[in-house]
Amino acid sequence: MGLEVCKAVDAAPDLDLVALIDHNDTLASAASAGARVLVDFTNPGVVMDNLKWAIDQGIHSVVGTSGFSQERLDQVRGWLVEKPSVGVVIAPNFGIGAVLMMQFAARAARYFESVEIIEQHHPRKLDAPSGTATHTARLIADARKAAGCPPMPDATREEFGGARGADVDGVRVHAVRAAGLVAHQEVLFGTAGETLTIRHDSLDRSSFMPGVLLAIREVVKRPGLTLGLDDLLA
Ligand SMILES: NC(=O)C1=CN([C@@H]2O[C@H](COP(=O)(O)OP(=O)(O)OC[C@H]3O[C@@H](n4cnc5c(N)ncnc54)[C@H](OP(=O)(O)O)[C@@H]3O)[C@@H](O)[C@H]2O)C=CC1
Ligand SMILES: O=C(O)C1=N[C@H](C(=O)O)C[C@H](O)C1
Repeated sequence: MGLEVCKAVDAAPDLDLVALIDHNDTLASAASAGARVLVDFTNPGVVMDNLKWAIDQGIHSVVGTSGFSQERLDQVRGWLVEKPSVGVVIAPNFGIGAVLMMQFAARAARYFESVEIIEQHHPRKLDAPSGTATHTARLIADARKAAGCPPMPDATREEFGGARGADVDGVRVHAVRAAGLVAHQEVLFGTAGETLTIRHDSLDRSSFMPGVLLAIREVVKRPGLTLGLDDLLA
């Protein structure tokens, strides 16, 4: 993703790529190159240190790295209190279709007795379930709670642990990893006599670039924490 973002920024006439940071580089080279925005696609083990450093330097951040729990988001909000002019955009998925898939799923949530999420990714992915699936499950859980939906019907007793997937805020999430896949998600709703499937496929990593470029352009105008692309697309 890092290389794909560098290519996209380099090709954008209104943006300048001033530094590329890999594992062996120090973030200080970004500051000395005059970076205004840091884009982070690394891993959950290092992203918080990167973000804290950028906020302390007064550099805005666009973050795609997964693994942002509520605790982590609250920690970022706390850091931003000290730097009120700095903006941070954290998006579980920069694909415009994926953002719409999540919005549609949240809208459908209250009308169906059952809902499960099946996410599918390339086998080099380090985390499961995906950040997108976790975020979608939370949106669905919030919508069901707001509508007063009862718990989903499910009489299953698992014969093998994990057969019913992970429980994310009461929503079952199934993670598939297979060669040939990029990033895909289905949200399967069911109620009496009907099902609704909402599916999104990222077939190539270029799918994330319009969202990343939008976030880079917008983050400098939006102090504080922006979660997801929804407000940027409104
Ligand atoms: N929000 C979205 O739309 C998307 C989010 N993602 C997320 O982005 C993250 C990265 O995904 P992906 O590119 O596939 O993962 P990769 O593992 O291919 O790339 C991560 C890169 O980060 C580098 N890295 C690790 N630590 C540091 C560090 N301290 N400073 C600088 N670079 C570092 C790694 O270097 P090395 O290999 O040397 O360790 C590696 O090159 C994941 O969390 C993934 O889930 C991915 C796609 C879309
Ligand atoms: O690792 C990936 O590839 C992706 N990660 C993000 C996630 O965890 O949801 C976004 C997209 O699914 C691709």
